[in-house]
Parts: sequence; structure tokens; C-alpha cells
Amino acid sequence: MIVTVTLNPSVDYVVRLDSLHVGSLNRTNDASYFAGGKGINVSQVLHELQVDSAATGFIGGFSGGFIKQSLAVKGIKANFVEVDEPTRVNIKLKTGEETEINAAGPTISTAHLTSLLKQLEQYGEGDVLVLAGSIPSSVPSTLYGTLAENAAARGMKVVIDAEKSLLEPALSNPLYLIKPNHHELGEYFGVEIDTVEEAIIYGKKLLNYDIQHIMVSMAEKGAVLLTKEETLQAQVPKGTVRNSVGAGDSSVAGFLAGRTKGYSLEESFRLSVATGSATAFSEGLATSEEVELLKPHVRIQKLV
Ligand SMILES: Nc1ncnc2c1ncn2[C@@H]1O[C@H](COP(=O)(O)OP(=O)(O)O)[C@@H](O)[C@H]1O
Ligand SMILES: O=P(O)(O)OC[C@H]1O[C@](O)(COP(=O)(O)O)[C@@H](O)[C@@H]1O
Repeated sequence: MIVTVTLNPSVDYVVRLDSLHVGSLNRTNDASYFAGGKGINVSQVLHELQVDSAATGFIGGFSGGFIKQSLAVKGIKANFVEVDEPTRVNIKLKTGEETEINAAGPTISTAHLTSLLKQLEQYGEGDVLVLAGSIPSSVPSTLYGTLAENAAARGMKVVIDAEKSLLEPALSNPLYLIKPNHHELGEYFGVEIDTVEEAIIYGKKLLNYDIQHIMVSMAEKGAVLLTKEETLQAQVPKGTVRNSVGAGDSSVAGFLAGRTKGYSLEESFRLSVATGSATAFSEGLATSEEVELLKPHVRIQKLV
């Protein structure tokens, strides 16, 4: 079973405007609500790709109710720990460019955290733990380290998609996959990464840790997949970006779906990139039909 953990889920409120005037009244052209947060997006896309997962994390209030209902309607397994304050609402402004306002999230008590740790004890050998996104400020900043350590000790594969400060405490454990985008990889080393060549140089430095797969996504510039044995580069398909929120989560889901279905490394990477792009080119998350249409347009090269 793939278990996705979203410690800080969100309702993504996507608002379209011709332009934004800060300090004035703005009226929207249209607006939509999506169940979001990185692990939850991974679960939704896995489901679309016909791979089972279970979503967990902390959820609360009216906004949490919306997320639970959205997952239930799709038939996605979910078992969240209920917290007292509402789940956050993240604002995604589309004005020709994309502006995001991601909220801090609710307070998590020690009892809530203990419930989550207890719940995760049911998973072990053969299961995959996905830790994705920011964490509420009320939980220890080293929590991904603790969760990764517990999971690895029980024989789980651990996937992390999170910024440096959250990833770093987990790096002493064996990790199956990390997926920084090129900005996050740059932040990791205090440099700016603009080219595929730079992404490969800095991505390879992280291979010194016990990490099996490092995927660096670079939005329209493509992606690279690094293992100790191989370096693969992907060119993304061309298309019109409609809403890139969730594109990175979709790439994680695509890769895990490929591996779960027994695809080769190269075909899993192709599925990953096609899934990320299918989400970027659609209003919400990718559909399997969109992914299938894009797959033949993803070019993968093996580099030495
Ligand atoms: N403008 C784009 N054109 C084509 N594909 C895109 C675009 N933006 C994102 N993607 C797809 O989504 C994946 C993840 O996007 P990226 O923006 O790098 O990640 P994140 O959402 O984590 O910042 C990319 O590898 C690519 O497959
Ligand atoms: O936990 P964070 O880092 O605040 O990110 C949360 C946001 O990330 C998303 O999961 C989208 O992530 P990506 O665009 O990186 O795939 C949104 O659904 C959500 O609003």
C-alpha cells in the first residue's frame, strides 16, 4: 500500500482575474475549489492512474470536511486525524501569471500527533510512505526525520517532497525518492539552478546520501532523474499551461504508479513527466486520458 501523509492539507481556492490591483476591490472572472495539499494530490492522481493508496494526515473544520468528501466521492481511502481548527485554504491567483498564498495551517496537539504516529504503525515491509508538503508550525520541525526513521525501521520505502529544512532531518535514513524542483535544489546548496546541467551537478551531490531516486523537476525546462547508476533527462511536451498547481505532486504520483505497475525506470520517468505536464495543462489534476495522450511526446535521453 502507498500511504500519503499530508500534515498540512489545503483547500486550494483557484481564482481567475484579468489583473490584480493591490489595495483596490477586485472581482473574479471565475473561481473553483480543489482538495489539495501535496500528499492528498499524490493520492488523487494515483487513483486516476488506477493505483491504490491511503491518505492520512491532519484535517479539521468545514474545509477539512470538503476534502474528506472530495476523496470519498472518488473512492479514495482516507483516514485522517481530526484536529480542532479548520484545515487551511490556500489562494491561487491566476492573472496571466500565477501567484500563490499558502496559509500556515491549524494547531496540532501532542495527542493528535501521537494518534498519527500510532496509525502509521500498521504499515511495514512492502508499503510506501509519502511525506509531502509543509508542516504546521505546532509540530516539531524534525518530524519528517522521525516519520522516515520509524518507517524505514519497519521496512517501508520512504518518499519525501519537501523543502530543505524538512528534508534534512530525514537524510540519515534510506530514502526511495525525493523530488525537489530546481528552485528547491538550488536553495539546498545556496545557488541558483537554471539549466539541466546545473540540476545534474547539484542533484548528484545528494546521491551521496542513501537516496535511490532523485528527480529534479524544472517545469517547462524538463526534468532529470538520477540514481547511483543512471542519469536520465526528459523533455516535457509542449502545451498551454492552465493551472500548474499540483504538477509536482502529479510527477511523484506518476513515478510511483509506474514503479508499482512494474514499469522500467525509463517508462516510470516518462509516466511521471507526462502526468506532471497533463496537470499543468488542465484546470485541476491530470486525467488518465490526458496522460496517455502526452506520454508519446515525452522525450527521454540516457546521459552518461
Ligand atoms: N510549463 C510547463 N510545461 C510542461 N510541463 C510542465 C510545465 N510546468 C510543469 N510541468 C510538468 O510538471 C512537472 C513538475 O513541475 P514543477 O513546476 O517543476 O514542479 P513543482 O510543482 O513541484 O514546482 C514537470 O516536470 C513537468 O512534467
Ligand atoms: O504544503 P505547502 O508547501 O504549503 O504546499 C501546499 C500546496 O501545494 C500543492 O499541493 C501543490 O503542490 P505542487 O504545485 O508543488 O505540486 C497545493 O495543492 C497546495 O496548496
